[in-house]
Amino acid sequence: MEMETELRLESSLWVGNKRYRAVLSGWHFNWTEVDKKNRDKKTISVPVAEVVGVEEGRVEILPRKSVEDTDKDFTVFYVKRSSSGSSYGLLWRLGRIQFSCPSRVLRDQWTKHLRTALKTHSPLRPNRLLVFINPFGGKKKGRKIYHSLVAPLFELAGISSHVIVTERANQARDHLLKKDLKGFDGVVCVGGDGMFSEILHGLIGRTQQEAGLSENDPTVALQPCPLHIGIIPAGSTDCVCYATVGVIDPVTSALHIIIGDSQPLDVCSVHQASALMRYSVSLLGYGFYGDVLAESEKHRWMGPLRYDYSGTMVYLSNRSYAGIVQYLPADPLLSSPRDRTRCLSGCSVCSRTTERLFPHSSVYSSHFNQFSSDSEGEWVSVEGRFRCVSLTCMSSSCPKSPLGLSPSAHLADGTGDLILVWDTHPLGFLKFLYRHTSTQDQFDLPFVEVHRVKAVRFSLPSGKEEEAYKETGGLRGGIDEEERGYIETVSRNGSQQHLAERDTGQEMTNEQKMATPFLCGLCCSKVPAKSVWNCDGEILSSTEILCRIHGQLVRLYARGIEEGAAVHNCGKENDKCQMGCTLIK
Ligand SMILES: Nc1ncnc2c1ncn2[C@@H]1O[C@H](COP(=O)(O)OP(=O)(O)OP(=O)(O)O)[C@@H](O)[C@H]1O
Repeated sequence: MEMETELRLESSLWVGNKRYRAVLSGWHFNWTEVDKKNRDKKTISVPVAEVVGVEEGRVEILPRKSVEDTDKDFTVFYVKRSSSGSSYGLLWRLGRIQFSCPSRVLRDQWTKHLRTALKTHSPLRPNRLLVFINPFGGKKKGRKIYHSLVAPLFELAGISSHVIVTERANQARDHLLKKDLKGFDGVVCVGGDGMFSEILHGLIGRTQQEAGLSENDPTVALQPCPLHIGIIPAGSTDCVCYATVGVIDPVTSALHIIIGDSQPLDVCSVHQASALMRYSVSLLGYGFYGDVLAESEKHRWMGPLRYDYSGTMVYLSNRSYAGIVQYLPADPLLSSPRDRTRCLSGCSVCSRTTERLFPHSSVYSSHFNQFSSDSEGEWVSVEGRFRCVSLTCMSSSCPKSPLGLSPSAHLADGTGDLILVWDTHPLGFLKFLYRHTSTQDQFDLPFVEVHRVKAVRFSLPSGKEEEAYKETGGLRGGIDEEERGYIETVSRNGSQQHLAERDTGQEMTNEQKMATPFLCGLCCSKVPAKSVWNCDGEILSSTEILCRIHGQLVRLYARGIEEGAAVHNCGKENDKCQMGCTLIK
């Protein structure tokens, strides 16, 4: 309390010839225009934690930095929000205001108080950052994005950065595993999801090395990483950035880094027997998503289009795979994947998890052993044929699927959502896929299950069971009336028709013949007995795996999707969507 009264400051300040009443108190700095008759006009209020910097004189940073060093002026840079132009996400921009004071003494008092206030209210602001730029990520603009948009902001905020432009894949990971990291507060990656994954593996590995823990043992509670990770999006897929910030925008991300925002993130470790294979934060998928990745790798020359192309091809190949899925359910009293909540900035489910995982004040000093102290609970086992088996530690929303694979999943609640899509008719599966692009509930289908879990094991059934399936040839779930109507509608529009006919052995139409060269690799060859795992965009080399979610293992310079930022596309302005979030323009 004393600190807050100490920091209070109020005076008249001028911007040009307009007089303002400026107040710094507690968490906010605000200024109100006062007209000639002493009446208050509009107030602008900025949380002190969102003040980017305070400079003496009249300062500009764009198009380049210039300082007019006057005695009675000071400039405040702060975070200003603006619409992203599309229906979701808010952009952060650098706001700037130049105040004049009646005296130099008052000016110095303002700059001193503001600087003290922002240190007090945002203690995690970085002083020194290690920056890795992937010069080949996305449209190969990583270097330009960093130097023209990000570096000037870091400089303004007084952050010193050590920049490494990578010359090979895994250089950033190896650097983090081996080199001296003393003095750095965080690691910034300029690139896409692949580059983020390198940083993730490097930092987690380094932290375990230093703690003397084995990453290979899935029962070990891993040590959370002390360094924050910042993501400057510059890749062709920037899903982690999108899911944790709400927009894919380098300036927005740079401002989150500068003010030291902190967003914990769950990480899933994927093991084969007793060896760590990889870490995952977004999608771990077998069946459809594995096949799409494997197929798209063959068509890299197509660029980003290859995902749409491969998705269609894999869909048309109409595959399902036998498997045994075992999972360890999370506490159903804490949350559920179908509770229609969304994990937004300041999420209460994630905050409660932070209190549970780190019961003492310092986040890193006392890591709660989640696996041995939690009662483990009972594993559940299911077996059958699946279109896909997916595990996601976050909603995995992206511009194409604004609500994501699991709309109510949390970034940092120590759990993942396991989505089981049982074998079904091709058009039922199409309906499931299609629902990801709308606000319709993709789990409300008879062949789909979703479970909130702490761990998952996947294995292949023995050969005998596979044979038995072929003899009875049954599908689980069946087709309901609504689906039947849907199937008929879709079947009529040409390209899908041959799917239904292929099984009945009918002659191919010309249209189908034309499609054949594309389908050859997928349909005409013998259907493989197993798929591959897609682990955040990488193919895993083994099929039988054990996955374990580690609550809040890393922290990002982000704050989650801000409340008010729209995360749905039902299209109605100022309307409430199904998920209870409001669209703002
Ligand atoms: N200098 C480099 N040369 C080649 N590869 C690199 C280099 N630096 C990083 N990489 C690798 O490039 C991969 C892709 O990088 P990134 O995620 O930044 O871009 P992207 O365009 O989104 O990738 P993707 O091809 O997965 O869509 C990463 O796996 C990373 O390990």
